[in-house]
Amino acid sequence: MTASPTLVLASGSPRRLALLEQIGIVPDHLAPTDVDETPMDGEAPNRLAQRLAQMKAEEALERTRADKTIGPAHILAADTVVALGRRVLPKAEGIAEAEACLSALSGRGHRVFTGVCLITPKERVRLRTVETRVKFKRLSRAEIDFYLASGEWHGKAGGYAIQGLAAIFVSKLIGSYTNVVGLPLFETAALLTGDGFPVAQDRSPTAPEVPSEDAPAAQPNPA
Ligand SMILES: Cc1cn([C@H]2C[C@H](O)[C@@H](COP(=O)(O)OP(=O)(O)OP(=O)(O)O)O2)c(=O)[nH]c1=O
Repeated sequence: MTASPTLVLASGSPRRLALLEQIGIVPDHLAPTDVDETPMDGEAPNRLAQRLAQMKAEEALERTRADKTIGPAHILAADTVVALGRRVLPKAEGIAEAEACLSALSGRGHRVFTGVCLITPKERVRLRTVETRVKFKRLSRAEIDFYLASGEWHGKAGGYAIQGLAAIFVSKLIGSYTNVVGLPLFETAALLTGDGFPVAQDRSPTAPEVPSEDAPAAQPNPA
């Protein structure tokens, strides 16, 4: 009987955890990171998303190596960037920043890139960057004020969250929806299965025959 592989999610984002849970994956450990997300001069948005995803995974790898209780693990990290042309919009931390993002996005198309990095138990680095095109309707002053009052923009790339109220601003989306929320599930599943990590299969060696819908959700441990 082979042991169930270990998964470390290098993220403090509740969205990423929820997206993984949506496809039946509960990480064994959470390792939120604290990398400098400032773009380099002239860095293209897709390159930025990929570089930051890799930095997050590598920081979590260092921590995992230092934690003798974990052992070799799959380490998964992601970074989401909202871009207007080559311009990277900030992760809105204040209301003025959020307002500037919404005004810039109003009536225009933009691109959302999520870089995904998987470091395998043999410490091989696998990367994918996924692009989604999103178009916003033209926003009225009242719509912007309504959205700012919701606070949903806080900590979100480009100052909006498509999974909440901002859904009513999206007139068109081409590509992966889950990529915009923070983790493209199709591509993430492909990365994991490509390295032998079971997706859409039971991971536990002695699983109950019939999973109960009432069973409490498993909780990952902080790494
Ligand atoms: C555009 C958009 C972004 N976001 C979120 C996803 C990310 O959490 C965030 C972008 O910031 P990230 O730096 O990608 O992630 P994070 O700092 O929240 O989490 P961590 O680095 O610990 O994994 O914006 C949404 O939730 N919905 C959206 O529609």
